[in-house]
Amino acid sequence: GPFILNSNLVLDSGADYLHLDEKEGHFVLNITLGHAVLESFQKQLGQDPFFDMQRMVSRPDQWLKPMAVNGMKVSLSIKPGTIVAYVAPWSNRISMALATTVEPGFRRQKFVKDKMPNVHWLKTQFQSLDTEASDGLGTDIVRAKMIMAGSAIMSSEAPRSVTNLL
Ligand SMILES: O=C(CO)[C@H](O)[C@H](O)COP(=O)(O)O
Repeated sequence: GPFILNSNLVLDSGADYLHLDEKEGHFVLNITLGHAVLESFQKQLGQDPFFDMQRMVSRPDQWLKPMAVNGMKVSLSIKPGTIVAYVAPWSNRISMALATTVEPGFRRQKFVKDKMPNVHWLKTQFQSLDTEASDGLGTDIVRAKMIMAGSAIMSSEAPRSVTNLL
């Protein structure tokens, strides 16, 4: 699905879901938007397509309760420097695992291809989990079940075709 901050055209590009980055300037240097904005988007747009919110924040635990109240599912995301096996103890408490293919923080980074084995590992170890790959993707074909791509879709002249290809 396309990264939502890219454009208000994402809903027309054939996305299965909308990805939203939360950054509070501490865990990563950048700042975007937070929980309240997510809730207001949800009120406006309803459940379909669903939101996939990636919290790049220092205390993600403080959002677990509000998320549960709103019926959201919890997932885990690992960045390139983290050993992918750290996800294992959590695997029966999460619904999706995301392996990022750039260091979290900024847009338009180059896709780090050698991090794709993380996605493969998650997918083969935990077959009941959804796996997501994200960040810096061109139209490289990746084998995750969910693919988050921002600039690759929205800076294309044909966002719908790129979305279909991914
Ligand atoms: O927060 C990010 C990386 O942590 C990026 O903003 C997000 O992943 C979108 O990147 P791109 O537009 O290059 O696909």
